[in-house]
Amino acid sequence: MDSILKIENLQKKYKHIQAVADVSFEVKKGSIFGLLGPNGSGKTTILGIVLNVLNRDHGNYYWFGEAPLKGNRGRIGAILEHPNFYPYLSAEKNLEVVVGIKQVSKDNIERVLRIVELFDRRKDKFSTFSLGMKQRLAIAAALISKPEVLVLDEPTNGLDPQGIVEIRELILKIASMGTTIIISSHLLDEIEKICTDVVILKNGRLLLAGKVGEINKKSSVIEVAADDMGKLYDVLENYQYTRLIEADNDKFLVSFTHPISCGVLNNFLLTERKISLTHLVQKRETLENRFMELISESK
Ligand SMILES: Nc1ncnc2c1ncn2[C@@H]1O[C@H](COP(=O)(O)OP(=O)(O)OP(=O)(O)O)[C@@H](O)[C@H]1O
Repeated sequence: MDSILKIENLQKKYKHIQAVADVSFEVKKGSIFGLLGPNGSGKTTILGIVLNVLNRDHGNYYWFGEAPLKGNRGRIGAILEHPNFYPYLSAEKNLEVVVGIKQVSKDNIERVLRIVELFDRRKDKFSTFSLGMKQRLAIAAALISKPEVLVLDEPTNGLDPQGIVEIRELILKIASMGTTIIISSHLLDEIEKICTDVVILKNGRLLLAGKVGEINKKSSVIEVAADDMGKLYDVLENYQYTRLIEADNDKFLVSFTHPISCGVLNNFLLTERKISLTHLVQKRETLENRFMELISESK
């Protein structure tokens, strides 16, 4: 599959803060690629570097398999910060300004306004738009040069639930039209709902990378209870495949280092440790469990 963006050993320090520490990953054509991490994990810094608004200390990045060139910037649409539009101009007039700057045909204005569903509001002033509409107009502006990849830094920040849904649906629509998407977010739910691929970052370090579906399947969680919960805990704590035990009311939620079936666990507890379980349920581990676990592990 074609490479859209490849990052190799990227590093960036702000004085003594290591904002990005040796991060490598690759975004393939056609993916919706999520950069997930809490505030301050380095997402904006990484996007700033690859969009050439920040300098890197070390490492390399390649767009479309090539070192960054002036010529390939037109193939990338991006919204890094809150976009600057003229409040007293209409949506259409604002996009005319963008068309002039990007030196593309005015014919693109109607196309992008229709994609973001603002065509009917094209004559209205930007200042009268809701935050969600403003964000959709920013996406329209980023799409004006028909980019192959769209980069969005926290696109739903500050939006109400309806605005969030609208942006999410819009991103899926743009992706279905063949545009690769790179999106950063601190909201796991957002990434899980729309992304095909994800990297999880914390303190500038990459904790995990993979396909969202595979991360969801990769490891297993089993809910257990027994009459003697103390003994059960001790045994589980010393079980070689246990990764984490969490107490949940009168049960334990146990995650393992690799998929373990209920039968295997039950057999081990009963025959080898003489513990008879009163409760045994296999849980599907979600990206959320994995995210919370990784974030707490790396503290
Ligand atoms: N201009 C700057 N000067 C000093 N430190 C900075 C600067 N910009 C970012 N940082 C620090 O670098 C680290 C990474 O910040 P960055 O903005 O890249 O993270 P983020 O994941 O995008 O977080 P957020 O969602 O809050 O923007 C943080 O510790 C932040 O405080």
